[in-house]
Amino acid sequence: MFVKVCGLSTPESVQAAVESGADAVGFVLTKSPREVSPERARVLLAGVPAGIAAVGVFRHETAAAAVATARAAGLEWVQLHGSRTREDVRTVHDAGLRLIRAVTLGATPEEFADWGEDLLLVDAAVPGSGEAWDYALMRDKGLAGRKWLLAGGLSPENVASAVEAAAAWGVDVSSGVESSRGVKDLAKVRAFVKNAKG
Ligand SMILES: O=C(O)c1ccccc1N[C@@H]1O[C@H](COP(=O)(O)O)[C@@H](O)[C@H]1O
Repeated sequence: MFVKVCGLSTPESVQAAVESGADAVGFVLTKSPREVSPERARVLLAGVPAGIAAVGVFRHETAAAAVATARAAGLEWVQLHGSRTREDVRTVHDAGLRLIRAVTLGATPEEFADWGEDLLLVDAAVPGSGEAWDYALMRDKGLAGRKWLLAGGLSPENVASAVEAAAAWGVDVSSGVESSRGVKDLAKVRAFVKNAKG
């Protein structure tokens, strides 16, 4: 089970995610209560060992702008939310970066198709909102055999049942491991990774 912990903004939360066994950590580089600057992301990146994906998260930015910001932060992964095209995938890959492409449950069959992204992410309608949804609906989306992450309203309490309901390849979390909006709870981070991998 691939586990990404997103919205990290302190060295302590990065350490908790890494030591718990997370496969990826996310730094939000777009408007959000979790937003960090590229300079701050670069500082946090110092606590991420090789082999763990460090991801810059974007929503309304163009792919080219996201690539430029990710590079400024020293990140090798970009996560793009919002309405996207196959050209965006090429833009990220041509820059030598890897891509998590985010869609929602209501995406079209074309948007669910494999555009060559490194990972697909299926999230709630509003990313980072903590809003849970009916994860079992993913069973009809034809993603068996694809590398894809389930997100939206996950928590240490529901992650195991959500993974089973959706037959998810991996998971991504932010709100469900916080004590208040934008503030990570280190015990919840550890419990989430443990329960997801267990
Ligand atoms: O976390 C944010 O603030 C955020 C902002 C803009 C785009 C994506 C964002 N996070 C992504 O949203 C989900 C987490 O959702 P939840 O809070 O656990 O319900 C995850 O994919 C994050 O990478």
